Amino acid sequence: MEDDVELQRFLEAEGLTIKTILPKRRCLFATRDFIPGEVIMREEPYVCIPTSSNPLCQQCFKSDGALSKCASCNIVWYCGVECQRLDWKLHKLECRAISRLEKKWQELVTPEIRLLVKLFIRRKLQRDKVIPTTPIDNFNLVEAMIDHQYKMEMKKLVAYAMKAEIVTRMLQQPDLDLDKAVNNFCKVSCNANAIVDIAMEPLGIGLYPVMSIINHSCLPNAILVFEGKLAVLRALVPVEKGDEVLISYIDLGRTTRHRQHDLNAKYHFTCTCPHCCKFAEINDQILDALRCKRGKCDGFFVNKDRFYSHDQKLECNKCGLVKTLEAERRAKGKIDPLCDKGKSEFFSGSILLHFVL
Ligand SMILES: C[S@@+](CC[C@H](N)C(=O)[O-])C[C@H]1O[C@@H](n2cnc3c(N)ncnc32)[C@H](O)[C@@H]1O
Repeated sequence: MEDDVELQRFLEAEGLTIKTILPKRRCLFATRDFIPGEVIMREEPYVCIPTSSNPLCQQCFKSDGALSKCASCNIVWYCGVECQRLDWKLHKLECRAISRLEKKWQELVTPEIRLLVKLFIRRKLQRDKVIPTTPIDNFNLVEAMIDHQYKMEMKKLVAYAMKAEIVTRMLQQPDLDLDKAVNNFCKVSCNANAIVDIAMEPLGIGLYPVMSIINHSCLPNAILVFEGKLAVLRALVPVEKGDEVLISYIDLGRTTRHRQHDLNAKYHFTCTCPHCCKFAEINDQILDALRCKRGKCDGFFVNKDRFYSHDQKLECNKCGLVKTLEAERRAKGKIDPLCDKGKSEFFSGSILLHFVL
């Protein structure tokens, strides 16, 4: 309760507030106007794990310069002694947890398992006051995350139980049982963010408890980007006082049916945004007109150049096929009328067109 008050106070200073509205549960609202591009909020992860195929520093997520591995666990990389020192209180216990596992078990340790191990180590360090807590950096915010455990398929829960067994073996914390660990795997599944670089290449996964309050829309007014492991929430369009701040959880370059499927499978809800209900047909036609369709490719033509020109290039985001916008228009003769129709039918349609064109 006290934590909720502290969090609200923190958010109010940022021009934000939390309201509970069913069926979404917690929602983040703007209490002032934000202009497009403006940073709405920044957040460091409660815990995160690099997952990139190239070694990354576990503390700062940088890959440049010579990285060296922790000599003890041989798993975690650092870019230098300063990052190793900053991570030491947590990694000392993580290192010990990894060494508790027999070699054959160590091969089963996935990034999700490592994330959970770090989560419970951090909880213990904060409870023991070895590391400080703040209104936006405390385990109670993780406790408040939605888990959808009772909607999850049995198959998924069994897999989590097996992973939870590894977590409890590694940590040997008396107050951590299998149920608690399974429940937190469910939370990670509905709330963890993929940390990506500027080219959208995956760098890792992280839990951002405040960003996790933000709900989804297929016509979002904000976007989550990453600067290293720092999550930055920016306005995409004018966000006015009283608006709910909404991001997209999924690939928007898919048809309404596919988006609904993705949202139900992972997040257990049916999206009722205007893009899904009112404008589904026209938006799906626009998406289809920009679909690659070379061979079996189901990629999507996006702007290759930053600025508009007559011979603007479109590049397939999957197979890399390049076409000029003019050639595409002449060949199909159907994007322009659709865009005009979309723009005249709804303002928010132009947000979608902004994404695809
Ligand atoms: C990351 S959480 C967002 C915060 C969540 N509302 C809460 O109270 O913790 C994701 C969950 O929020 C709910 N949610 C998000 N967007 C929604 C939407 N547009 N409609 C209904 N529920 C939504 C779903 O239950 C989803 O699994």
